[in-house]
Amino acid sequence: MCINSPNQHSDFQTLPNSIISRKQKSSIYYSFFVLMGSLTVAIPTSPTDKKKIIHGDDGYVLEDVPHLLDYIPKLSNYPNPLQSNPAYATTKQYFVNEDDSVAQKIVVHKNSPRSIHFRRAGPRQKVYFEPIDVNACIVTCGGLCPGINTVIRELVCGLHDMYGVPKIYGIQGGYKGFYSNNYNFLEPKNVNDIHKKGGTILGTSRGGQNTTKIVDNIQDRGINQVYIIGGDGTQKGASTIFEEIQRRRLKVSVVGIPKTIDNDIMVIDKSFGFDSAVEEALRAINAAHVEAESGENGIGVVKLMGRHSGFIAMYATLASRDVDCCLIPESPFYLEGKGGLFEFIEKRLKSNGHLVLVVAEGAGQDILSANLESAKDPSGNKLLLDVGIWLSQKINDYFANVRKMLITLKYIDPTYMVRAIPSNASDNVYCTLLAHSAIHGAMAGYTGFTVGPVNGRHSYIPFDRVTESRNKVVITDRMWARLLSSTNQPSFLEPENAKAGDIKIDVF
Ligand SMILES: Nc1ncnc2c1ncn2[C@@H]1O[C@H](COP(=O)(O)OP(=O)(O)OP(=O)(O)O)[C@@H](O)[C@H]1O
Ligand SMILES: O=P(O)(O)OC[C@H]1O[C@](O)(CO)[C@@H](O)[C@@H]1O
Ligand SMILES: [Mg+2]
Repeated sequence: MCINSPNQHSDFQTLPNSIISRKQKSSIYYSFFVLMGSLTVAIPTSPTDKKKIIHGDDGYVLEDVPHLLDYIPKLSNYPNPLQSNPAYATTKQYFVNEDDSVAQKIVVHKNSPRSIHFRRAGPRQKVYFEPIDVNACIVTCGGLCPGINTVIRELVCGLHDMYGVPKIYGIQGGYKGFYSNNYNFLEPKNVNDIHKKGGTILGTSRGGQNTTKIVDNIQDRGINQVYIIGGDGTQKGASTIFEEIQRRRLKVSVVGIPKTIDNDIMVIDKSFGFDSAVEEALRAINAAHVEAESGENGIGVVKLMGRHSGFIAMYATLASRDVDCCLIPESPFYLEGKGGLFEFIEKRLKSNGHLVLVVAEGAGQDILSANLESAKDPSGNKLLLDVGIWLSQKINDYFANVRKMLITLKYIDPTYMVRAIPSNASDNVYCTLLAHSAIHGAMAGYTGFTVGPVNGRHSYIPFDRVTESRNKVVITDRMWARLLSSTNQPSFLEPENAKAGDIKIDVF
């Protein structure tokens, strides 16, 4: 198969002139045309068609990421300095093959069509930046997550030690730091120990994303590599920054590094810090279990993060085995009547004497905030009402007033504790790989991408792929079925006998 990627830039020089000039003229928007009979490359034609698709033989499709050459055709390249780096020089095949790509779906059927592929991350033989000319900057946005400092550390040390980049700046306080704060100079010696601390040494914020002012600042300061660590909102912001940079035809690589405690970013296997957060959540669940076991009709309620996606709650429940019921935003529930939560709690108290309930912060918001106008945070995210307090109150009221039954309920809210800790060992290694993959991509001239593992292989993923929707727990998948079988909780999917007004079923 001939996979003639636009990233094998020398191949473009062998194409007929007419094709080269078409590519160069339409450098910002993409159009389809066929190369060498076996390969179709999609390059930009309109602002709404941003995809860069490469078709190969046998249904092969690569959803590629932009490259600086797409809009700056005459760029010099240089041998990758890793070739003479003592640590890497002896490694056989340290550089990835230009054609390497990663399939999005690895479970296939005999006759199913092939899935799309993403460009494999890793160092290339050629780079499009002289290390001495690189002016890199790092910014962190959105909520905290275990491992942000590790990513910052590895970006600084990786740029410095692998590529010899001398100028790396930290933007203070999120996106608005580009135009409202000074840049901090970062070097390996001042980030050496930061991976042992939670939070972000750069500070973070929500809101304040003014693309024009950010790009003006990037341009004025001569920044040419921008590393942006943040969640779904941040990646959308990174995408608009990239578009503006591309419109101005600046030689600046924009790289997104996905950070989300909620694990709500699409395509990637799992977000960094997630495992650390689940481990910390288990400590709260253990405490709730101890309290519940010791009280009369003891109930432990634990609220965990998860605005739209209940992954932390689901994995903590599965890991603990002490949880009797897990409520997540993706699975609507109701309180009263047959098949409702109260009935289940009473049965479990009668059979076991105690019960542990885990609730993700976004669960039940439809019941809580019905008819209420929701406030928003500075980024435009809906502010949630406290489902943990509400649920605890409802349970207490029901057993005291309706069932006249004594219960002992303890409510534990460890939400910020699970995200403020340093990352664990495996997350640290994951953060290191993410940072290195990001650096290799930027040095190789790629831009406008998010980096992350797809089926275990680090890949370069176009921004729109990770921002077009949210990763959510699929309650018709086997993982949720495993959870239901471990807790034996109701599925809350048969609401016909429940009290009217307490039910809202979403269609998935
Ligand atoms: N659609 C958007 N376009 C441009 N910028 C955005 C967009 N959505 C959010 N941002 C900006 O991205 C930054 C972070 O967004 P947000 O507060 O939603 O956190 P996040 O990156 O999604 O992280 P978290 O995992 O904590 O939700 C903010 O500065 C916000 O203004
Ligand atoms: O209080 P903050 O910092 O806005 O963060 C709260 C939100 O951040 C997240 O951790 C990530 O989006 C959510 O789970 C949570 O609702
Ligand atoms: Mg978000």
